[in-house]
Amino acid sequence: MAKILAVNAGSSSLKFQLLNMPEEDVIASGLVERIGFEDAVFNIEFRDQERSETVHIPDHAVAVQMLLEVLVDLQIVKSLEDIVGVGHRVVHGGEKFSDSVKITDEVLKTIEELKDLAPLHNPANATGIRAFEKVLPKVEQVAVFDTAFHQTMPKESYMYASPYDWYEKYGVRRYGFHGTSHKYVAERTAQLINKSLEDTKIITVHIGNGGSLAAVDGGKSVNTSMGFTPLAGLVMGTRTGDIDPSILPFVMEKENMNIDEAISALNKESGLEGVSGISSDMRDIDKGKSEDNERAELAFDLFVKRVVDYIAAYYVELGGADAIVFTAGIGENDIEVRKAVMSRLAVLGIKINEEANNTRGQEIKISTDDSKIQVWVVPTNEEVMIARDTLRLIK
Ligand SMILES: Nc1ncnc2c1ncn2[C@@H]1O[C@H](COP(=O)(O)OP(=O)(O)O)[C@@H](O)[C@H]1O
Ligand SMILES: CC(=O)OP(=O)(O)O
Ligand SMILES: [Mg+2]
Repeated sequence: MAKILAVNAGSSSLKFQLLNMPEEDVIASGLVERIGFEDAVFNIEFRDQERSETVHIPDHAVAVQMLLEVLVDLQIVKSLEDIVGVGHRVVHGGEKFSDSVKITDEVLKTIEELKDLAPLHNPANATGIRAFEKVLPKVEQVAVFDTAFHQTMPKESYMYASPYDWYEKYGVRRYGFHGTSHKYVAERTAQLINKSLEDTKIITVHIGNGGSLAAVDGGKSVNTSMGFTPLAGLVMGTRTGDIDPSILPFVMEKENMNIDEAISALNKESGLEGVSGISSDMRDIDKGKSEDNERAELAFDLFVKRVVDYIAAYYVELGGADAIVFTAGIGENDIEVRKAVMSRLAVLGIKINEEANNTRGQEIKISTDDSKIQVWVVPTNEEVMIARDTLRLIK
């Protein structure tokens, strides 16, 4: 039995699970959310205890520090040395990594070099890795890349129609992200609908602070909505998703901005936050909407429309779908978003089961029995996937 810690740093959150492997028994699990907010929440569950604290957590380094302290404080581990492996989600693996790898100085350097391609993520991932290296210099660490699952995409999905030598010289192509999550929920959904993964067409809708869809054919990703970086595709918490690139030089000139400022605006000041002027968090958007705030309503509608557009595109691309599955923070919890998406898909013969949809955070079918496509909510579990790969690689 080996104790493995799986660390999943998202753009606004840090999730973790300490597991006994290979049994996959969860010893402790938790979530730090709203990182960067004054009222960030640190939550940990251990045996029957739950501890939750609302504090200012400025960045991921502080979140990691709190985690390490709490593991010892609550005597979850006798000493941090009980942990034999730490697996980290790393968002961008570029063209260098198509599978998980053991972390060496060289690997860490590459992860840091890829920060330009994932500015909200790779720095946070590298911070986590370094923090553990400092406290536990002997423990083996593994990187599990968001990009790996999407390596099966055909060229027509991953190529852009830009000059071909941009691809050859610089690897300019679609990579896609959230792969560990898309893979987990696709596999789980195939089990839930009693079909073998090989014969199943599934559209996975991962909507959290960042969001992406994947078209999964026979267990393989054939298309996904994020691109060269996690900025593309859906409307997200603070990201624009797809826009016309000509907007950039136009606004840069008007606002006297440089390119870093402009890209930062697209990554950090746009999406739900930019449109609503209220917040990047869908819970706050829902609240604004219930108070008839017009910009909250607009942010919500733009968000929903983009999800619907991609589902429709992937339905056609896959030649039909056995299931559509919602996951991640919004997908697992937001009743209004799921309802709005599904009602706009009525044309595909999708019918919502309102009672089933009126739930949060559980595996459940939310379409009626006579719906033409099954629609499910499946909470993602990137952590167990990270722990499996960590065990495989440190053995
Ligand atoms: N109860 C809830 N109702 C609606 N939306 C929620 C709820 N809980 C979380 N969310 C949404 O999920 C987002 C976080 O999703 P998550 O998948 O944890 O993010 P990350 O991209 O950081 O991994 C929040 O920003 C918020 O928009
Ligand atoms: C890739 C990405 O956007 O991740 P997250 O949703 O965790 O921010
Ligand atoms: Mg996430």
